[in-house]
This record gives sequence, structure tokens and C-alpha cells, in this order.
Amino acid sequence: MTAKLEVALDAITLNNAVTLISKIQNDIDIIEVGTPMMMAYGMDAVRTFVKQFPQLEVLCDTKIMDAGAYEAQLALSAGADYVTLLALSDDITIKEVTDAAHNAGSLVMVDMINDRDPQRVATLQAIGADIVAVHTGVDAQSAGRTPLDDLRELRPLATEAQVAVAGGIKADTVASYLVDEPDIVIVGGGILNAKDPVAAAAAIHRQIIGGAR
Ligand SMILES: O=C([C@H](O)CO)[C@H](O)[C@H](O)COP(=O)(O)O
Repeated sequence: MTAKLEVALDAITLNNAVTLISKIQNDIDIIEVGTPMMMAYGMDAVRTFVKQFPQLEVLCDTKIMDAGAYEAQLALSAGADYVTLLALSDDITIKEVTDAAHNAGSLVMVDMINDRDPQRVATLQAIGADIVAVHTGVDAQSAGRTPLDDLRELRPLATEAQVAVAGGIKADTVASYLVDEPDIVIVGGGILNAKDPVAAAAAIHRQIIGGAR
């Protein structure tokens, strides 16, 4: 199966993001309204992408930690195909968000940022989480960390859930991640901050297609 490419729209204006997506839409599968963009524009950002790019999926990186059903519903009502929450959340919250997403015909991605406990993957799967995301945050990246070892360790444990990977992935490093066959590759700065974002998206997409399993 070919991995999906998700572009994370974090530090970019909504107008510039729409322009960028219109140029790279054939190279991506999922538009991520990044947490910073959600803070800046709220659910209008989700509505904008759902309306303007109906052929692509939209993920809202809500990073929910509590008040699961209520917060998930905000993004789901705006049309998000995926919502995210933190693996560190209470199991009750994980269940609430999962149920809310499934009732809306959407999926839930659980972000393992700062939580590498392998036992957690089994619990998340038992609750019904659709996707487990291995993630090295932007701040941790500045200390030289990458999600590569976490992906290698957690990939075999995800027997039911899909696996996503995020954290500083770029055109010249994506190949090393594809070895472990993630279902979703998430790229933010590797496209947005590239000298040529359109070329970077195309280069990453080419490698994903080339590495299809
Ligand atoms: O989720 C993210 C981060 O926590 C900021 O909200 C990023 O979208 C994610 O890390 C992908 O971005 P890059 O690491 O720049 O590829």
C-alpha cells in the first residue's frame, strides 16, 4: 500500500496556504490544518480547505487533551476527515474522541508526542483509535531529535491501527522513514520552508510512490 502524504500547514497564513495547496494538490493526499493555523484562524481554516479542495482529505490537528467529545465536534462539524488528540489523554477522552469521529464518518489520529510507551499502543488500539502518530515535536527537533527510532520501535506494535510519522521529515530524509512502511507521512517545514516548496512536495511524493509496498 502506498503511504499518504499529509502536508502540515503550521506557520503560514491561510491565503498563502490556499495558494500553496493549489500548486501541490496533485502531490498530496491530506491537508493538515496545523495547530498554529487552527489557533490563528479557528475552524474557518478547516471550512476553507474542505470547500476549496473537495478531492483531498482534511485533518485538523486539534491535539485534544480533555473535553474530548466537545472539542472534536468543533472540527468534525467544520468537515474535518480526521481529528487528533494526545496519547497522554485519559482513556475516557480517547474513547470520546474516537466515538465522535466515527459517528461523523471521520477518523481519529492519536499523537504519541512525548509518549513512547509501547503498552499505550495496545490500549489505543483496544479503544478503537484509527491511527497512531509517532511524532518528534518542532521544539524537540531543535535538540537534534528525530522520530526515526520511535517509528522503528512502534511500527510492529500497531497491528490494527495505521501508523503516521511526523517530525522534521524532508525530501532528503523521507526515504529512511519509508523503510518502516508508515501509512501516513506528515511533512510541514520540509515543504513550507523549502527553497522551492512545490519541488519539495513533488520530490517527497515521487519517493513515496517509488517506495510503494
Ligand atoms: O504537529 C506539529 C507540531 O507539533 C506543531 O504544531 C507539526 O505539524 C508536525 O511536527 C509536522 O511539522 P514538521 O515537523 O515541520 O514537519
